[in-house]
Amino acid sequence: MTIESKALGPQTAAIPQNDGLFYAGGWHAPVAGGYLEITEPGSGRRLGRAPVATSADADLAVAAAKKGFAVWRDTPPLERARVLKGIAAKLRLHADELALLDAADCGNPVKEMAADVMVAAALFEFFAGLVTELKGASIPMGPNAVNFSVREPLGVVARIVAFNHPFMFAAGKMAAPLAAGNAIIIKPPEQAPLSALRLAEIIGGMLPPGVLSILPGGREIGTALVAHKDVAMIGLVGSVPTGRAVMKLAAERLKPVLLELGGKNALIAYPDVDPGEVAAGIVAGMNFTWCGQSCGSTSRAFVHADIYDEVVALVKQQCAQYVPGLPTDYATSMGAIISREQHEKVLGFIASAKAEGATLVCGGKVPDAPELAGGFYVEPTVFADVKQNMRIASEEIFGPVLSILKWSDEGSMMDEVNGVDYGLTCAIWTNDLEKAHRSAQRVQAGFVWINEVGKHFLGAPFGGVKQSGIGREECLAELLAFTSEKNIHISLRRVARKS
Ligand SMILES: NC(=O)c1ccc[n+]([C@@H]2O[C@H](COP(=O)([O-])OP(=O)(O)OC[C@H]3O[C@@H](n4cnc5c(N)ncnc54)[C@H](O)[C@@H]3O)[C@@H](O)[C@H]2O)c1
Ligand SMILES: O=S(=O)(O)c1ccc(CO)cc1
Repeated sequence: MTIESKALGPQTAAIPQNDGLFYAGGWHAPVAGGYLEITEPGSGRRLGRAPVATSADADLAVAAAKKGFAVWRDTPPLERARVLKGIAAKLRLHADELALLDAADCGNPVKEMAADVMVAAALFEFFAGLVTELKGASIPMGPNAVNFSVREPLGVVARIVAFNHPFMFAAGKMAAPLAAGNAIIIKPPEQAPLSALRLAEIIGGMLPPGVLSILPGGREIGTALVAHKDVAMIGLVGSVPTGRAVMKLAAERLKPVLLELGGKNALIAYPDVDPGEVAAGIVAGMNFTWCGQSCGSTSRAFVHADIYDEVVALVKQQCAQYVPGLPTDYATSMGAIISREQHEKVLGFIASAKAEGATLVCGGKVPDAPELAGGFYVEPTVFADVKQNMRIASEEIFGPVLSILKWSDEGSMMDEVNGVDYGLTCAIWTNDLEKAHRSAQRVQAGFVWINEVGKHFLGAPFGGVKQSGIGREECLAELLAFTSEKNIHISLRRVARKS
């Protein structure tokens, strides 16, 4: 089956030829899980099918991965780096088809998904460039001994990823573990697994057999990997409840976890900023193009009373640039929500905000364009006069719904900003360096922008505090997290046989 893109360019993408599981360097039918029908969020129609891995498949894949690991761990780091750079180049070559497949499968606009492929390629290049940093230290011992530490890969590791950037996560999250010398098992999101299968078709042959496994499926294969005695570490991109479940199960084997979880992030606007600039920042920070489905979305905007009315009016104007459209169309500025279930959840939040007395500024409806019928679309939605005790102000919606809250006392505002369980990102807008610095120190978040929003910077540690996660990614710490340090002490005294 072929997916065609409407407008701009002749791109087509193919549903992966192989609908099996990828491990041991080849394709295998699932032992017991069968196949899952995949729905296209943009149309609500069937897109294809994907295999469902279960614990029996995990056993087979992990056994093969252990063999692959024995080869990969002994491959010189710069040779591993050469392979990873080759993978990056291959991804760039296939960017258009991968983007189109992802757009059809997850509902995000194809233009954005092309950028995601480039981010994944950049992650491969970034971690390839860091392999010589997998080094230890030597500890002074005097003339009769040498003491040093080395960093070793952990073994077979698994990364379980979320649906909002299916390809970027499936591909990009394997770069650090592979650079460190581990064998990697990727568990793609059950809602959008096709680009991960296509990825295995494209790069599977570039790594020694067993080093890469792709095991689609749902919670069952996720828990099987977490529980598996020969899986040394778990990285998860997902929700807080899943993070808790993963950490609990991993604790039974004292297995390290790297958790990138949800957010209910704040944007703080001080009264000294230009209302137009801050309104543009508020709208950009919502990631409406992905229907707000981003852990980093600043979905709570705290706007000072002095500029509040003007900013709300400008936010409404700015939202007009996001019009829900077919995800596979290169002209589309805003895509579809991942699933019928998530669509209903988002509409439920909109209903609760109205019932609790928030003021609807724009959106709030399912668009009525005939070509979108059947898909899971919601207009960019903004509520003003939101109060801290409303559901939309404290729960992660993971949808295109922005809350605007008014503040006048900085201390009370900061209490509200920090009054949620999450702590992923925060954006602060002011021209006053002292205020910016003070708020950046006080805010409980792992990643703070000042007069900026939404952007990630390779090398800058990304991750959360509180319930938003454990560990840092997109930086050297991510690479080192997939290693353990071994100390070696060499006594220089002679132990030769006295003959
Ligand atoms: N911090 C980040 O970098 C980041 C990035 C993207 C998304 N997210 C978060 O992800 C969530 C949305 O994604 P989602 O709905 O796919 O999340 P989810 O937690 O439902 O699923 C994430 C992944 O975990 C798997 N899974 C589910 N239950 C599991 C279990 N008990 N054991 C092992 N694996 C299990 C799923 O199959 C999926 O592959 C949001 O909360 C969002 O904020 C975080
Ligand atoms: O999950 S998101 O916050 O949307 C996200 C966006 C970009 C990147 C990498 O640049 C990672 C996560």
